[in-house]
Amino acid sequence: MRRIHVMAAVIRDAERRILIAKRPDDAHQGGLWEFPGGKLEPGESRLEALQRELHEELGITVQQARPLIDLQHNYPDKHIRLDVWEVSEFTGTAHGAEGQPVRWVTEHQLPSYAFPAANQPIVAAARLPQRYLITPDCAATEVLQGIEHAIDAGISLIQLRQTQLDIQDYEALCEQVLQRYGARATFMLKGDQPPADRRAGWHLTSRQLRAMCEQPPPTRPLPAERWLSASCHDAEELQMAERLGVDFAVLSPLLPTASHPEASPLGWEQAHAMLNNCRLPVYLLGGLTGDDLAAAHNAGAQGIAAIRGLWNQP
Ligand SMILES: Nc1nc2c([nH]c(=O)n2[C@@H]2O[C@H](COP(=O)(O)OP(=O)(O)OP(=O)(O)O)[C@@H](O)[C@H]2O)c(=O)[nH]1
Ligand SMILES: [Mg+2]
Repeated sequence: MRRIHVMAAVIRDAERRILIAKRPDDAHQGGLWEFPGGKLEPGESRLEALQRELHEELGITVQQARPLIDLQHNYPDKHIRLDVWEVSEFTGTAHGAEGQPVRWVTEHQLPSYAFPAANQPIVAAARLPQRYLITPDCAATEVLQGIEHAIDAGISLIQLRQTQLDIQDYEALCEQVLQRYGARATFMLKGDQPPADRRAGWHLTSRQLRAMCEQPPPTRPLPAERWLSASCHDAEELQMAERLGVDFAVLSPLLPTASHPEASPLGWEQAHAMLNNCRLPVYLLGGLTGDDLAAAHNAGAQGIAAIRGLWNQP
């Protein structure tokens, strides 16, 4: 089968809207929307190919770009590697230079457009932030203060962990947090059941993930419009997460951490190899801080998840 390496871009404007283009009706996956881009040519670097394609297709010059998600997909007629970068700065006015319709859409509108089958994780990656805060075990007032501080500092995805609370106290705290901050951030909650509040997403432990994948076929336990994520510790669990249809995963522990001193860390190289074979946005967790974001992106991750590394940061 033909194998091709495609560079594509999630391009953002100053209001964080994303540019999508419509593929010509007679092209492969014709009539569907796409992230602009095209095939890497022999001798080109990934960034060079991206710059050339976006210049040809949209008439823009890329100033700043970084890897967002890199995945492989088998269509019946070809095998593609979709190597998607986020473009945060460019010059020129983006337009359909090859006559294709283009549109700036919000993250919120993105899921309502029809994309090729390979694009589902890219749409999730485009909607997710690069930092994922997990709350530490501390008193409720401290949790609330810390969340407010984090949101003010630009954090928009938060997992309420609180292993010190029993289920009643945990649910009461979740309710309080959603009431206060539900409009300003996305909250991922834990538990045996999907969170009752439909604004919240559900984060599965690796044990829950394994149990849900035991009886085939695994079925996604939450509707598509709510976020579903899972904790993974190895390649097998990442594969299970894909099969279950989660939106994103957290892979840990990357480095040694105080919260799990007994676990043996994956290290950057092994994590990178695992992400090469994964079709999900994945946050790396374990001993990381905001300073590790570039390394995480280069390893193929969505970004970093952290408790201490993102809590009470200036
Ligand atoms: N650019 C782009 N291609 C995608 C996306 N999703 C997806 O499955 N593809 C597939 O990846 C391949 C990209 O090729 P392309 O048609 O953009 O390549 P190109 O710009 O070099 O075009 P050309 O071959 O006409 O010169 C196609 O098979 C297309 O169906 C996407 O979001 N953006
Ligand atoms: Mg193209």
